[in-house]
Amino acid sequence: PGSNGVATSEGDSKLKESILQNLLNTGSSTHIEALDAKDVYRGVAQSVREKLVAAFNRTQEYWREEDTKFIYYLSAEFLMGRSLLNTVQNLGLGGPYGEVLKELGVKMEALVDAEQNAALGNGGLGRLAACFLDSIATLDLPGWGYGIRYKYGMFKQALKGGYQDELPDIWLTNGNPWEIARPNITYRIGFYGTVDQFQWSPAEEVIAKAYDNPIPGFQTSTVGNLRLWEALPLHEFDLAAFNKGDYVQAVEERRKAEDISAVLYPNDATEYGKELRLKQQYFFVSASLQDVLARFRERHGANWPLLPEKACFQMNDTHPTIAVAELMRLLIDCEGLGWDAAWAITQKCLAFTNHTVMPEALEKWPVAVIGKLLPRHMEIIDKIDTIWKDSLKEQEKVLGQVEAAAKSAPPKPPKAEIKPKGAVESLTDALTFKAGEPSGGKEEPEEGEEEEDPVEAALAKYSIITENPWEKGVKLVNMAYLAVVGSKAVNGVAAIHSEIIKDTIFKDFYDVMPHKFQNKTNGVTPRRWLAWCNPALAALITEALGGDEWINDATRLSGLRKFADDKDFQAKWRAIKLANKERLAAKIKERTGVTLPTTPLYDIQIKRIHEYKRQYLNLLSVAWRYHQIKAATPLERSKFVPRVVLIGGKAASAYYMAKKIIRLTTAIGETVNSDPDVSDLLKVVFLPDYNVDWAEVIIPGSELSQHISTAGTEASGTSNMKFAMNGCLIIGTMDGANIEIAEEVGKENLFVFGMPAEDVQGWRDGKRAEWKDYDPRFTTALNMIKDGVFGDKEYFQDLADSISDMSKGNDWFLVAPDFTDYLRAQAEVDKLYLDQDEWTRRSILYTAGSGFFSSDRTIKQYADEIWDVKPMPVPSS
Ligand SMILES: CCc1ccc([C@H](C)CC(=O)N[C@@H]2O[C@H](CO)[C@@H](O)[C@H](O)[C@H]2O)cc1
Repeated sequence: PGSNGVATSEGDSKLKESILQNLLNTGSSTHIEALDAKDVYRGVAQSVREKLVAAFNRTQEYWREEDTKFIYYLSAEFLMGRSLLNTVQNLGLGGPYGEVLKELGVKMEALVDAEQNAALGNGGLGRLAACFLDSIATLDLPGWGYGIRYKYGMFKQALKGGYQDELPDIWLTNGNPWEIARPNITYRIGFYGTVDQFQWSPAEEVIAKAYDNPIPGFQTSTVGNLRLWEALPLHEFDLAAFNKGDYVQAVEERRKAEDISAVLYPNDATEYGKELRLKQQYFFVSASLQDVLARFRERHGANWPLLPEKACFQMNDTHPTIAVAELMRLLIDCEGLGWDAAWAITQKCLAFTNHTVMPEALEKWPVAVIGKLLPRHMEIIDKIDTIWKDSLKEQEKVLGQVEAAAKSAPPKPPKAEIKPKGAVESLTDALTFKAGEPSGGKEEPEEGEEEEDPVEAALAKYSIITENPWEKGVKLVNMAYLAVVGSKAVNGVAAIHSEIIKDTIFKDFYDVMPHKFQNKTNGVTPRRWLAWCNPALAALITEALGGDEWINDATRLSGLRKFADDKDFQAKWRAIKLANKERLAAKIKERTGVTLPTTPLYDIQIKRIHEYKRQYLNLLSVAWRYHQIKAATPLERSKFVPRVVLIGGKAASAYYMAKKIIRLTTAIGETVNSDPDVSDLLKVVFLPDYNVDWAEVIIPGSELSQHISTAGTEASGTSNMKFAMNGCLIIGTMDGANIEIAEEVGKENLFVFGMPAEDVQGWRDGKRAEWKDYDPRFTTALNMIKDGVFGDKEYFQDLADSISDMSKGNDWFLVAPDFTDYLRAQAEVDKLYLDQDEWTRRSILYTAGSGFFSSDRTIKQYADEIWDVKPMPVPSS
């Protein structure tokens, strides 16, 4: 049997039989050689699915019987990527399937490439959720993911004339063999309408239909679940309207309903504030909570106080935090609980993870928008806010502040009785005061302007409902504050980030509820991100460590330290890296047409394009390197360390500057790659349509990866962990998880540069204004862009201006001040690359020190310190 109890004793012949049977069922021919890759993929996937679903049903049944506590991971994004290879390997069937497919003359690589990516996410947050599901299952933790089954995932990125072009991600056309439709699991989701006596009557309703996606663990028979919701109309088709010839109306309800789960919002750090986005968030949250409460009620009736013992919900950033109000509504309006009982249960059931401190990424929904779409929830949020602020008044700490505020408020002249207009009580009054006019001048508020109550003023900073600083009188619901107040635990995703949120965005909340705040440093699954995407390196590691236990216990990777100086091992290690570079170069040739040599240093920056991630800093150093090569004599040129610079990542479709960064990268590439003076000393390529399966080829073939965000802006980063696991060295700032990678791998082994986070604020608050000490190399590089060395000078003008002249408020992410130290670090990279033994030694130490960054460690911490969920391995039958 495979390592997880999935029977293969039937031996390869029966496996061969089942594959052939499925090929015939799905394919369009009885002769395998006549089938195209898609047919073969579907056939093989079907045969794998059979085994997966069998194990899935066994697991879910067992957990239902055991009535165990579950963790439910609520996320608007799950960036799953492709499933065939991961599923076959996690089920321990890699060997048998490899054998049989070889026999059938099918190349696994071609098969894998025939699968569509499930790109139901933007970037870090969505991929983290996917890694977490793999670890939850592998650790035998009863847990489900809950999300949205977007019809169109993350847009496909094409390069048109060097510019980003977005194409719809039509991923479901050939069906999805990895999902199980659940037509019998549906819930009604209401929108709009009115509330009368706390009773909500929605004006519109849609149906949420479930699709289960089994999640196989590795070396266990546990198969977890990802339940995704599709939106469908309550009424399929309005025949009456059709018969009246109103064809649009006939399908109007259908269109409106399907819009809800139609497409993923492609912005990954800037809220859009579109009502449809809030509809999406409420849609999947309500369906998920109704689903869990229905299963609980079925088992425990109305024993709701028991719910926190049976269910914990982790809210993946603010996108699902309407759950705080929805759980209250379901418990109070549908299950008849009182407010306090419902609130106690809600707070015990919910937990919240923050993934960014970028102000523009923190969702604040206008009260008017929530009030219209979800009137009952707005009532509940209002009451939560009031009770929360009232509770603060009892708090010592706050009381002190309130008193201080009251004391510091300017002394009030004795309160002149404001006589309502025309109400003259005594002649004298009439005489002395013009009706309504107080004495002593303006203290009194203008007509209609509320007197600011010092208590309220002191409590304002704790308020969930806040004033829109940009639009007077417009009230906003701060979703992060709602999550913090409504949760039992709040965590950041890396040590520095968890400190920053306590000192900044959640400072006041941390002051009064320090017990809630935790850190959970991110992790990535070593199955997909090392064992399966880098099989040659995995085999060498298994050989060196005497077994593959490291795949489920990544701390064992530290056993590689003793091989770091071993020349034979280094040679094997380097040979594998070279083979992976050749595989990467071949894929780049296939996808971009650019032919790359494989001897130069492969320098990679792959992540969403964002000004805080500073792809711009990378490009400026490339421009300077190009300038140096051009200015060098042939002799000097021979001393240059050849480098291939690869940059990849999508820009949110409305993110103007990010799109210019992409065009600058392609423009620099066009100039440098076609310049005979440079030839192979420098190549610059933008990798189009960066996504999960691209990363699985790029990361094993990388030697240097860049994580160069302005310190204090990248919450954690997770690609840094994947690169470290695959022995790729890091140039980076002391930001996010780079800091912990330096602790685990040895800071001396990273190329660290740049100002620390604590200095950034200083720059922001003052230094920026008068700083003129630009590095002349920076100015040269910037002028190359301004002067059109890379063409399109008009187009790049505002991009160049955005980091020029800091005293004008430009360069918010401090590209110029960090430039000198960045070039220093890059020079160290060139120098070290000449010493391949030392480079390889460090590369081995990266992998050896990457065990801490397994998502298994992260999930164990969540399970023990927040969820209180215990492993429930399914007894082997
Ligand atoms: C409202 C639009 C929106 C969409 C997505 C987001 C995400 C929070 C952005 C994101 O993906 N953050 C990344 O999360 C990773 C996983 O924790 C971290 O490693 C990254 O540092 C962080 O940028 C914010 C705002």
